Amino acid sequence: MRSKVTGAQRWVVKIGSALLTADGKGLDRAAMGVWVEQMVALHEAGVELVLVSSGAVAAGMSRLGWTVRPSAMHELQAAAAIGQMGLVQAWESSFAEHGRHTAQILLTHDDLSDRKRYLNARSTLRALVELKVIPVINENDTVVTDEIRFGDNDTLAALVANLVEADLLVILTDRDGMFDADPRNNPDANLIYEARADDPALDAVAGGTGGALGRGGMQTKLRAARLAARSGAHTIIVGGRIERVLDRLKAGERIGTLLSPERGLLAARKQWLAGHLQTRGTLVLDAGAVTALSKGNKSLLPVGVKLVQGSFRRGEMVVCVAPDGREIARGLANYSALEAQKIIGQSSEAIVGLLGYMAEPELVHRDNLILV
Ligand SMILES: Nc1ncnc2c1ncn2[C@@H]1O[C@H](COP(=O)(O)OP(=O)(O)O)[C@@H](O)[C@H]1O
Ligand SMILES: N[C@@H](CCC(=O)OP(=O)(O)O)C(=O)O
Repeated sequence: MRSKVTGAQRWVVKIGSALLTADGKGLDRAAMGVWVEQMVALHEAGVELVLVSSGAVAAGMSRLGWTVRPSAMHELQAAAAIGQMGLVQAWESSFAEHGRHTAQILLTHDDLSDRKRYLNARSTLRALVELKVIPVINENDTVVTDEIRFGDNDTLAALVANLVEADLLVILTDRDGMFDADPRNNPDANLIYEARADDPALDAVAGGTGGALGRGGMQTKLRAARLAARSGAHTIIVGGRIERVLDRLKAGERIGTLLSPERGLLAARKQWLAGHLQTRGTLVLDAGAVTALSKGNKSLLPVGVKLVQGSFRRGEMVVCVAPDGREIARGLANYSALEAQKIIGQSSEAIVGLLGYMAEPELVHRDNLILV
């Protein structure tokens, strides 16, 4: 039983080109339908889902009748632009059969290293997840060259897992998981069931690049698992053609390769928070709140805040200072600056009356607080 998998609340599911296109013969709509059914079941069970789908180049190639992946960048980009239409159309119609809406998001790695774009992408994705819509993400291949050349959506999926603070990254691929040698050339290779993502021994086994359609191979999947581990996510690399693969993962069955982060979700998440977000405002605490945070490891309640400065939205990072201006902690605000202004000094029970709704009783939850 894999409790880290069965208990995961937020999943990023990444599906590679080789799988989606039935090895180059256009989009495999039947297979897509089967994954969609399972994703809908996960959704119904309360799992929050983000889908990262490759396959634009491969789908475009098949629409154009090309059998060999082009090497010219502009041809690859054109194929991706053509194929992306069919790709999102296929996901949309398949999810719609189950009454689920989808949303297209095209991202580049650069978008996620630019602070402002990172925050925008994050809040859009959060809003979509809250609306119970399934975001379907791919690279924005028109404006990048390196990513499309290396065909590496594994890294993108890991960055997305960081972005949405996923508990689990599921990489569906054309093999049953990561083997101790490339199964293409080693028929006796054994499946690795569990490992730590940072285990250096994995570098040797993940050698080799991918197939004719996808390009990344196991190396990029291992790198993705290490990247996802930075924000505390577990990664599963598993065969997308395994019958009812997602259902079985959810049920805790030991299929695929589980790569675990070196630290727990909370510790990793806090480090991630500390390093990656700009602060947008300041909360001036009263003496009682300072003690509750720094000595009691408590959440910050609105009642302990005297003043709100700056302009921040829900989910953005704020600095918490003592009455004398000394920084005590940083954390993600559950309310915007405007909302916070209305609820400070009040008990959490008063929030509904003051705002008309309550997101959370805390202004900053302790899981999202880093003490300085
Ligand atoms: N140790 C390994 N275990 C499993 N597969 C491996 C390994 N090393 C290399 N590979 C190759 O990686 C391929 C999957 O990568 P890729 O073609 O990029 O797939 P995707 O399109 O799903 O991202 C497999 O078909 C396999 O041949
Ligand atoms: N973004 C492009 C390339 C992505 C790609 O090849 O990734 P993958 O198959 O996951 O290794 C596409 O959708 O075709």
